[in-house]
Amino acid sequence: MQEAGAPFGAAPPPGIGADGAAIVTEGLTKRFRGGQIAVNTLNLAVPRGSVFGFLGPNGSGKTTTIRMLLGLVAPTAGTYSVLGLPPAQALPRVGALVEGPAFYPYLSGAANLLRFDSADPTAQRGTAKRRIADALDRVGLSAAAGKRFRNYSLGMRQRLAIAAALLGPRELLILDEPTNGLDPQGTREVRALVKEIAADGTTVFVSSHLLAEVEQMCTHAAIMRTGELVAQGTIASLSGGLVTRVRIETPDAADAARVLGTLGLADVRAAGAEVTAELGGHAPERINAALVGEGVAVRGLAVVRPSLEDVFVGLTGEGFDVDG
Ligand SMILES: Nc1ncnc2c1ncn2[C@@H]1O[C@H](COP(=O)(O)OP(=O)(O)OP(=O)(O)O)[C@@H](O)[C@H]1O
Repeated sequence: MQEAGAPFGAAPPPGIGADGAAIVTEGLTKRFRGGQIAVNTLNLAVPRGSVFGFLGPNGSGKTTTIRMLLGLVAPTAGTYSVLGLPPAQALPRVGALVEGPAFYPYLSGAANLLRFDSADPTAQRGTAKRRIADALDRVGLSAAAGKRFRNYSLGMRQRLAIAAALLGPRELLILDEPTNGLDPQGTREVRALVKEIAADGTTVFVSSHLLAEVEQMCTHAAIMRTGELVAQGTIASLSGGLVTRVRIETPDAADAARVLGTLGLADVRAAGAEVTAELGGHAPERINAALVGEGVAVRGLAVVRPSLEDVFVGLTGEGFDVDG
């Protein structure tokens, strides 16, 4: 049996039924008029309580999937449930940021949220002030609530957009590329906010084309490529299938390779002033001690853990043609 959370492509992971999942899709497919398949038989299982990174290069079908989940685009085929319910029933408990809401530059953050809330026919008018104060507090904008939107930094603007998605009690927050277009400071603010929201118990489903971002921010990920799911699981399990290596920088490469072989490390490779091998169960400090004990001049020793990028390249044979 496959371990829960292990990478897989075609079937939902064992142990995540509709009850334990924030989102389940089965065979979800979108073919646009003109024949283009944007999303192809997608089987996704997003565990409750996760920060789930929906990762893929531009054009891989992330936005189309999110739009289907939110009922904005009708699937061509397939089924899905949200919070264990048919999507229409679940949507009031889901906050979403797909294309950022258009805010008025001359209004304050709080006044913008009030306008936004007034446009929601399901929102209760009587509780608007409290809900807005709560949402501003949750995204750390209470002190700037009265400040005009046009004076907000990029990060504050995006945090306000996330506040707009949090105006009701939400069990699931869906964010489409929330750090796109932000400066480094804004990106840091939004990543920290996503973690805080998740720590409060809200499941966060966040799309990104940045591998490093998903690795830093998420507990789980699904990797998309040209409309197809390549892998999904916990971040650890996704990269756990690949081998951690040790890399030694030394002018004595031949001696170092011999010592690593004697210690029992597998797949020892020497190239120039660098020697690498599979780490296996060996302790790096013991490797270092053995090398030094044998008179090898160790200039550097690093444990190289596989990244999501390695997973992507391993699964598809292609580079992930974007950078952070
Ligand atoms: N309304 C549409 N009509 C036809 N094709 C579309 C439509 N919307 C998206 N597509 C196509 O479907 C594919 C997937 O697009 P989608 O926007 O879902 O990808 P994405 O991963 O979100 O990328 P990005 O980050 O660039 O938005 C792309 O090839 C896109 O050109």
